[in-house]
Amino acid sequence: MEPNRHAAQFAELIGAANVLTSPEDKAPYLIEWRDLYQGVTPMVLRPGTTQDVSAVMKYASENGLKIVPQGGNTGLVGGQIPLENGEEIVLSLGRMNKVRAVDPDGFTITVESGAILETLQHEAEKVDRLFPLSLGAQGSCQIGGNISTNAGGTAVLAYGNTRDLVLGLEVVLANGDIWNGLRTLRKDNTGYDLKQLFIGGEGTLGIITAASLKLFPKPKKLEAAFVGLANPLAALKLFSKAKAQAGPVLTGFEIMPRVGLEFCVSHLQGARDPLEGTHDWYVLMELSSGSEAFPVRDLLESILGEAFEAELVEDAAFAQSMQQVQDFWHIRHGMSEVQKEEGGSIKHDVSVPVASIPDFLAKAIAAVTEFVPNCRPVPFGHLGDGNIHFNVSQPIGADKEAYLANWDAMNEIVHGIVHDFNGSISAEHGIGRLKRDLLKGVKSELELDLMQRVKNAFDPKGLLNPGRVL
Ligand SMILES: O=C(O)CC[C@@H](O)C(=O)O
Ligand SMILES: [Zn+2]
Repeated sequence: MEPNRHAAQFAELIGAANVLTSPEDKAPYLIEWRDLYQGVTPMVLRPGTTQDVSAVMKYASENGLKIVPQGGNTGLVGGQIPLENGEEIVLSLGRMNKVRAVDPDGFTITVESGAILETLQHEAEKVDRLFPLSLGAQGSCQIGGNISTNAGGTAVLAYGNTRDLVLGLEVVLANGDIWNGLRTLRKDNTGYDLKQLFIGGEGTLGIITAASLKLFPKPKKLEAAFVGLANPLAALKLFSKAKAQAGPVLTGFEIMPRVGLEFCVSHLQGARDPLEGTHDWYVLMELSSGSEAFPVRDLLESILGEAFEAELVEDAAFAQSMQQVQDFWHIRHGMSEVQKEEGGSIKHDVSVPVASIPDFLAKAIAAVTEFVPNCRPVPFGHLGDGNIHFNVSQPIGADKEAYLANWDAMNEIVHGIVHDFNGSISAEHGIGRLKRDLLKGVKSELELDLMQRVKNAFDPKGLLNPGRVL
């Protein structure tokens, strides 16, 4: 590669100020927030329009340059970080953050891909609507990244994954062509649904530059409880009862172990234990309705009252204000980042059928504890979706590097158990660089071949996020 020549050409195309080449300017785009990857790149490009992205890709394609699209750089599988060989150019979508259209009557919004998720949530609120996608990184992640990784989060239970929220996409292809698929139709049964390939495509098939998304009624009543329980089986029984009685009004159901709550209380600003006594497990349960008239609080109290009678629940704190609802969610959303404060953490983003969660947890906790005595399992997350973040913190006082050397072997143990339950080794974070080698073990040859053929059709020169996913 001749970086200086290419940088000068890109400067002609998108403006010199949008071609970052100094180490200080590039640094934020090269660090992965969990410290798993440190990338190297000759330059970071910051296009401001779809035409800019198209011009960049046309030039890249003609010159065989590899491009790594990046949103808010909050991804959890390293897909957004360039390789250490310095041969990949980062294309950051952050400047493309305009809201193009809001249609409250049709319940849609169209935004550019660099829009921050939280901004999108606020734009929906302004017109008395809800954009439901919700996750810990919402203050910095970008919607293009959310779509490219088909992000999950804490609202999947009621509203589905990101895939379910997308109506249309605008995508720049590997050769610079612009595909305008920005439709807002609820029904469009005209052949292959191409947008589905880019959703969760992790930037390997095209660069998403804008999206039309679904909006929902804004909840008028919202209640939450922080519940203490003895074990995951009690949590499952509570989930099943709540889902049966509340149906779509059940909008959150997250499980956390005591050790995770303790990490939050120690390291997360503003977090305090909502309950007086201690419990081995906790559930954050949320009910909400778009109707003023729906007795949400009564329903929550009745579900938990009955669960208490049935000895499923040991104690519960009901949020008394919206601030308290947010305080409960602050604990849950902070649970990922606080694990960094406790030394090394080996991650597994897995799913199993919902009803298998208690058995899965029992087996996986026993197995990792046998493998690394005194390790601290912190399994938490989206019980209602069958998705557990089976993260395992190092033993207190252990050497971090030595502990992290167990990563692959521990993955193999946990993923083996996931396999026995017919689960998935990547429930919501994607494949990226982290799980690329594992994909071969969980997909059939036919599936891998079909995926490779799709990749070849969209990106014949292999320039878009190469080595991610496949
Ligand atoms: O830390 C993790 O592994 C999970 C991050 C995120 O998906 C969450 O649910 O908080
Ligand atoms: Zn999650």
